Amino acid sequence: MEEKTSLRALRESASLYLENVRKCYGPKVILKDIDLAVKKGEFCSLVGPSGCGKSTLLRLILGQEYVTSGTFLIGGKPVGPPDTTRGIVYQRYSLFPHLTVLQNVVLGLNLSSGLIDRFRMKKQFHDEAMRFLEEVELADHSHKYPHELSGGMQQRVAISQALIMKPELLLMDEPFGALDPGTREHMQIFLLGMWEKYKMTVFFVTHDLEEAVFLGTRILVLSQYWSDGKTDVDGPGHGARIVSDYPLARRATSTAVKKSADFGELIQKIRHDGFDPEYLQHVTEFDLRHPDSFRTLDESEAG
Ligand SMILES: Nc1ncnc2c1ncn2[C@@H]1O[C@H](COP(=O)(O)OP(=O)(O)OP(=O)(O)O)[C@@H](O)[C@H]1O
Repeated sequence: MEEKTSLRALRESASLYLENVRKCYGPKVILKDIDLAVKKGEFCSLVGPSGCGKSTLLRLILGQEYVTSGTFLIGGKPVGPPDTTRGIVYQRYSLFPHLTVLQNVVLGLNLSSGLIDRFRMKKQFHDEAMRFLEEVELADHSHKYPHELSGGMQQRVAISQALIMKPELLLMDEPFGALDPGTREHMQIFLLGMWEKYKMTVFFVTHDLEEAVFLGTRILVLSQYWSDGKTDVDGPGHGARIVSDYPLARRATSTAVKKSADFGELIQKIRHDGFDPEYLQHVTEFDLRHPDSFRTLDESEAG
């Protein structure tokens, strides 16, 4: 009885609640047995091998696609089509190339209001967008077009564009994947600052395990490689599920934590949990330039 009540409370209060979710494209099972409750304000990093279904899960959360079966609630309600409660930032193409930085940031406010309000609130919307641009140190670039900005600057605009709508959930699909390592670390610290200030729930997809552990208060490993011996009714390798779920108590304030032993150990564990065991036989060390954040031995080394 008590269990039922707490489950109901969890369903209603969770920012995201998925129970026994399955997603198929025709006969192809992409996601299966997904059970997940994410509390408001959590920062979830989602990692997993290429093609396991991370972006598919993000599209489900965004409401661009629907689950094939199972329960999927956002803020206690069945997930609906995309709306302003969910913002998204992609690796590229989050910005409209023909709009200036300012127009890109103000766009959501304009689109979500009627014609009269848009006219009446013009100055207020402009000031609000400029306030965000000041916060991300881009006020001086408000008149520029996206192609005139560096990759890191473009992503700061994209984050402002999403945050100005005050989303409860910020979804991020490899947002820093195209940036050089220095800019990437800078953006990681920047994002943590924004998350602490705006207190939204973040769902962050990355191939970079180090980035996932550095940013997340929780690490979810999605994988089609199961190690618990459970029988897969769809046959081996059909459909990914969450194979590990690590809550992280500590909060990093500096990237120096990436060099600590605990940090390295957790990354090893995640790698072991979620990635192809055959591939892993040949893995010796990380190389963050590799899309899956680890390096395989070449033939001469493997011999
Ligand atoms: N619309 C679709 N129709 C059929 N199959 C699809 C569709 N969209 C995605 N898939 C398949 O679903 C699987 C998961 O794709 P998804 O892009 O979600 O994986 P991912 O983990 O985000 O990959 P990556 O890490 O490479 O970005 C892939 O096998 C992909 O080919």
